Amino acid sequence: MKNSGSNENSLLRIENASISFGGVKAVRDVSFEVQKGAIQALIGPNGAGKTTLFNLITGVFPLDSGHIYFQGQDAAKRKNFQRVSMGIARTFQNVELFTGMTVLENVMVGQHVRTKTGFLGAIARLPKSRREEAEIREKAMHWLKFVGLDHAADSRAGDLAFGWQRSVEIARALASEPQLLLLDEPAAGLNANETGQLGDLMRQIRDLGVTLLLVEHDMSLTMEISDRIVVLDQGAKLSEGAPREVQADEKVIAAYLGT
Ligand SMILES: Nc1ncnc2c1ncn2[C@@H]1O[C@H](COP(=O)(O)OP(=O)(O)OP(=O)(O)O)[C@@H](O)[C@H]1O
Repeated sequence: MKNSGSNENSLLRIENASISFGGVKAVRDVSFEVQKGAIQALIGPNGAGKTTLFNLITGVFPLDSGHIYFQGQDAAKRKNFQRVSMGIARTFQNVELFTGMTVLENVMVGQHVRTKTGFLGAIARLPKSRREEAEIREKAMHWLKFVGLDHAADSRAGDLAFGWQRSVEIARALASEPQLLLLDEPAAGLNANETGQLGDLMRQIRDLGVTLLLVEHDMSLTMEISDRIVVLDQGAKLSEGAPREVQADEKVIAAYLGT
């Protein structure tokens, strides 16, 4: 069998991924792996292609060329909701909640996203059997408790402070029972205290057996929490390694200082 350099501990494998928007090569020929059980970060200056890579992994955009394997399966052939069923969940840079729904309802939606009809049914609030509804509600409460927000279950999501809205988004992603959780700038807009709590929460999520890939600009959090870091610059992979290796890489220092 062809060995492309991965091992059985590999959860996600990106091979030579590329996508252009008009004339802009947003992601060019990027390859890396995420190992099961890791907390891995994707960093790089503004416009480096980090969110675009998340959008390729989750199926928001199709690849121009390259491959994305999740647990050895060709994920790039699947639609975005099918990738959720495979075990890939995400949060968004700008927090995308249903602001008019309650906190609990937002998390309940997370359990329906494994199927397209379930997701649409949840949004349209189609009736379910009482037992099924009760189970979904109970599980959603479990995840709210996990992120420390069970007391806010009945609040309107849009009324919560921004940091708490992020936690609701994380609870919703966890409710889809992912194996890989992609967090897009989870510390953005959080104060130092909230960022510390976020770090603890990420470790607790990892301890559940969920692998984490995060895009983050907060370097002290990233360096402290990550097992491995991939650095992008202008769409291409610039460096990869343990936090200390990446921090000492002159190419990385030059990209961040703009020299
Ligand atoms: N839907 C799109 N249409 C056109 N251009 C896009 C689109 N999405 C991203 N781009 C371009 O691709 C490049 C990479 O953008 P991307 O948002 O992935 O960078 P990033 O590393 O996430 O940046 P930041 O740290 O500022 O969020 C940028 O030049 C951006 O303008």
